[in-house]
Amino acid sequence: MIHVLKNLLPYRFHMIIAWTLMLIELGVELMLPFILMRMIDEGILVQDLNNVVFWGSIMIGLALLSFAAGIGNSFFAAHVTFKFGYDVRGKLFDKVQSFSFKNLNEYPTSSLITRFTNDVRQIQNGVFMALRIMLRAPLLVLGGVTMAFVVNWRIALIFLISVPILLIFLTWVLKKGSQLFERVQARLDNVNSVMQENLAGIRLIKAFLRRDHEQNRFVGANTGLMTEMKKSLRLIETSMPVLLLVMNLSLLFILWFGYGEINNNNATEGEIVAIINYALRVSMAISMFGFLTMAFARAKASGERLKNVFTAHIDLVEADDANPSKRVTDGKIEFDHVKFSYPNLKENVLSDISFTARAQEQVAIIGATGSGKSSLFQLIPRLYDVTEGAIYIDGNDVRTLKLDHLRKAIGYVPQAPLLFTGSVYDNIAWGKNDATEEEVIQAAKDAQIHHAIADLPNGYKTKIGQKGVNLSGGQKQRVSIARALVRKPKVLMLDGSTSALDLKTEAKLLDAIEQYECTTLIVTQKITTAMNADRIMLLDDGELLAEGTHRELMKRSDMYRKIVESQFGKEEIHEL
Ligand SMILES: Nc1ncnc2c1ncn2[C@@H]1O[C@H](COP(=O)(O)OP(=O)(O)OP(=O)(O)O)[C@@H](O)[C@H]1O
Repeated sequence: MIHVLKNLLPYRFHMIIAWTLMLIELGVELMLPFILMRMIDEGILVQDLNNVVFWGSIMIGLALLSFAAGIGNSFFAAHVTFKFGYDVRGKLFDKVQSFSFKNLNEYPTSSLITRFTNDVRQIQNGVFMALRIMLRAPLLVLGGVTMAFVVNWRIALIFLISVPILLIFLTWVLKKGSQLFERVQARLDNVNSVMQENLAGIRLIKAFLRRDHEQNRFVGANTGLMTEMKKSLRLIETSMPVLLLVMNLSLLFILWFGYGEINNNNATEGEIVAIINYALRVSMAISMFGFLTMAFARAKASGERLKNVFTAHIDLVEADDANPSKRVTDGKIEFDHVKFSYPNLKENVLSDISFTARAQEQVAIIGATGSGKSSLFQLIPRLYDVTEGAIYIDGNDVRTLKLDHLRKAIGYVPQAPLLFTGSVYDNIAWGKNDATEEEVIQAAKDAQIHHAIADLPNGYKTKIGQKGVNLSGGQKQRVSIARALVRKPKVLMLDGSTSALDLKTEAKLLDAIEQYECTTLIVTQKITTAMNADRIMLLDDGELLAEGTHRELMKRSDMYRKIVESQFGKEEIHEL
């Protein structure tokens, strides 16, 4: 929590002004019953109209001052709250941008979205309350009790019993409440995650007639949220009558004991009215506690969740001694006895992989699904680090390069192409900060997508939805390839990115890529693609079974021959 609240430091002067105004408002509020007492005892009871007018005017003046201070306090409190929320969201965004893939696995997207929106809002509420009411309420209790003692200490003794009982009770409610609200936030994550999956897959859900199933899933998550919300609200609701019971008993005592004190000339009517007034204000402040407790408990639970993100350990960082003069120049890649396991897995998904891809070579990687092809790719731009062994690019261990330099030299086209909201042009230009129009069009031509783009209603300016809904799978793949090509990479990695392309288009694409003079790694299931590469690597269950040209593998590898047979048939093999 403290970690998050540190973001209030730049606004400390605004906060001091807000609190000062709040203190003025509070001071006036505490003075009013006292002045009322003087007006009753010195004006009304002795029928002195001058005194009634005098004290009455002071009361009106103070009420106006309190009104102005209240408005000023709200203004500064709102200013600090919005600025604070803006800063926290900005810092969260920065932190999440620096997350490694391991961190991202720990925090699902839905949970991060809840933290960015709901959790930040809860803390903002807490801050607003702290500036507006949270301090005012306890100070009103303290000030009210003190003033009651000033007015008549014998009657005010009742506060010494009722107020500690209430405070102990409220501390318990706060502790219990923050545990309950932590559970509420977790359930909210759950609802968000079901919603997110549902919206992303709504077409699939309709096609598979899984609406009822999804509805049940949502009802399950929603019911979970409602149950936890009910529990936490019930706690707050049951705490209110307890607070009011104690305060009402105190009022009864004041009236009963006060009556005796007036008869014994130990108190005046004005004093009793003033103490009742203080008791009412104190009880109002304490009843506000229930509401405040809820807001504070929620803010505390949200603060913990934000702190977890802020303090998350980023395991994949640039080495302190990363050498800025080391650059990727030719794109030669060497895997040296690389082993790799995902952080949440015990077994290696890549075991003892060693190979060299020479600069400007086209290397095809084939293997069954789950054999580790994508995992191998992710190690090159350091989306994950190797568990054992090392990867060298142009002779430099990738861990010794500056991350920017390493990734700038790589064009990575992931298995599932992701396009952003915006135009086709923007999506290609996204690959390079300062891409010129000429470069974008050239990349599109090389990716064999230029003509398809030209046929779109607005050509390159055509807007595509969040995930490129108005482009076909193959078109999306080629836009993603153009995005990688516009970088003019030294290493190009195509993870099954040509799967939707027909043989002719794919051959043209690979020819065009040769002009880029980059080392190209292509994950493919198609033997025709692999055959045209300079070299083929055959992966099986995380092991590099064989490598060589098509002819070499046909002679050397039974498994390769089986794959070829499965795609061409035994007769055709001899013609290849
Ligand atoms: N983020 C992850 N966390 C844990 N395990 C993973 C993760 N991603 C992949 N795996 C596991 O690693 C193994 C290799 O997966 P990988 O995606 O590299 O295979 P692949 O050869 O690219 O498969 P495909 O051809 O189906 O894309 C699989 O057993 C998979 O379950």
